[in-house]
Order: sequence, then C-alpha cells, then structure tokens
Amino acid sequence: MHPISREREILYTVLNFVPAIYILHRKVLNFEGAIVVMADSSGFTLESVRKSLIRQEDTLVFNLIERAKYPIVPQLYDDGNCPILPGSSDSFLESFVKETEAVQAKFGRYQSPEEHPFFPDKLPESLVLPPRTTQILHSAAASININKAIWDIYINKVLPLIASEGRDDNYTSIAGCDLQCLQALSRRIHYGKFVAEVKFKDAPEEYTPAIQAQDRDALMKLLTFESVEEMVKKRVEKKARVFGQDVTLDSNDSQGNFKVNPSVLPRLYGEWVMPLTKEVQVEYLLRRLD
Ligand SMILES: C=C(O[C@@H]1C=C(C(=O)O)C=C[C@H]1O)C(=O)O
Repeated sequence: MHPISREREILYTVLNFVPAIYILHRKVLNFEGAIVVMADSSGFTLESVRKSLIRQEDTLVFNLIERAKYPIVPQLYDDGNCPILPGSSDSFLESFVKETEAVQAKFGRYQSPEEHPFFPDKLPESLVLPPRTTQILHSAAASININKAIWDIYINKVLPLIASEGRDDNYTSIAGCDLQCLQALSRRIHYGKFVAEVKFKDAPEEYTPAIQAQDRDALMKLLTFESVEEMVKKRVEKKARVFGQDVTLDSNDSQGNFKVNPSVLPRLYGEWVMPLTKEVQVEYLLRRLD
C-alpha cells in the first residue's frame, strides 16, 4: 500500500464531507424545494404571463399531435395488468412516470416553481444547486398541486378524443408521449399561480376584500376575462389546423386531413384547461394573504 501524503489525506477528508456540506447549505439557506422563484421579476407583467401561456399552447398542440400517432393500448393504463411489467401493482404508465420523475427530480426539475410532480411522495433530493433567482410567488403556492385531477382528465377524457383503442408494442414510446402531454398540461394549468399573482399585484384593492372573505365566487368573477378565453379557443383550433396539416409540395396541402381533429382543441381548453387554470388561480389567491 502506498502511504498517502498529508495533502491527499486532507483532500479526501474534505471530499467525504461534500455531500454533508451541500445538504447543510440547502437547509441553512432554506433552499429546500426551491419553491417560488424566477430569474428576474422586472419583466413580470400580465402581458408576459399571457405570452408564456400562448407559447405553451404550441407545446401542448405539438405534444398531442405526437401522441395521436399511437393507439390507446389498454395494457399501459390498467393497474397491475401489464404483460411486460410483471410483479408491479402500478400501471405501466404510472411506473414509467414515477421513475422518470425520480430522475428529473435529481436533476432539479422540481426546483422550478413552474413544475409539479405527479407522484410527489418519496422523490429523491436534487443533486443540482438551486438556481439563483428572485422570488415571485407567495410561499403558499408550493402547497397547490392538482395533478391528480389532470391525470384523470388526460387519461379518461383527452386521450379518447385524439386516439382510439388498438395494439402497439411500442409501450415506452407511447408512455413517453403521454408523459410529454401530461407535463405540458400540468405546466400550463399550474401557471395559473403566476397569472393570479400578477393580477393581484395589478389590483390588490380589488382582490383583497374577496380574499379576506375567502369568497371563491367573487375571486372567480374578478379573474375571468371571457373575451380572452374566446380568443384562446379560436387560436388553439387554428394551431391544430396549421401544425397538424399534411405538408406536401402540392399547392393545396392537407385536404382536410389533420393529425388531431382541430375541434378537439377548443373543447380541451374550454372544458378542462382554462377551468382548471382558473381553479389554480382561485386556490392561490385564497392563500395570497396568509
Ligand atoms: C389566464 C387568464 O385568466 C383567465 C384564464 C384564462 C386561461 O386559462 O387561458 C383566460 C382568461 C381568463 O379568464 C388570463 O386572464 O389571461
């Protein structure tokens, strides 16, 4: 055995303590969970928030188009009934999402206040240092996660609108598409926290009495803009037409063939995405003065 030098010994001792120093640093500075932060609050306006929601429409429409390539394969969604996942009481998709979230948690995904896990229990600690950002949201934002409802709606209502039952052995590719859709829906709907914060900041005198009275209906009325919602529905239908057409070198593309029926999009937004976004807004506002 080579005798190790005094310098090396010191170095090894320090390295041994690195994980402990890191954890201590996170606890002391209260970075645990890194809930409510953003790069810079100066550009945080209702306009910038709406711009983000518009860009997120593109993501969601593209992800639905990708998912529509595949059928609905029941073995992916039935608990404990997956022929290639013996011994698991979860469905293939649940297992896939849990394991993927664990990896992404380690790489800091849930340090972002825009991201919410579907299976928050027992997620591993992040290995990544939290970003150095400014706090935008009230700390109560961290307690709002409606992914259970989003999961149920996606599997039971949305999927049947864009695909039908069939056989396909590409389980992992299909589950990957499902995860993309679920994450895009979750990000869009929970973005309601930012919408609510900017609306509150713009008019605290209007929102405060309704918050103090814990009046959900009054809050819902204050934050709803029907004309904006109508525009959103028209725009997402158009996006499904434009993004989902068959592109050829002929002059008249598509001929009415779309990868996702464009009428699904206004329905998705009108029945689920916007109502849930508003639900998140109300939940956030109810806690805004805690
Ligand atoms: C997001 C907003 O708040 C509400 C929710 C909307 C949505 O989810 O797209 C649209 C209009 C509002 O009724 C907004 O005002 O932009």
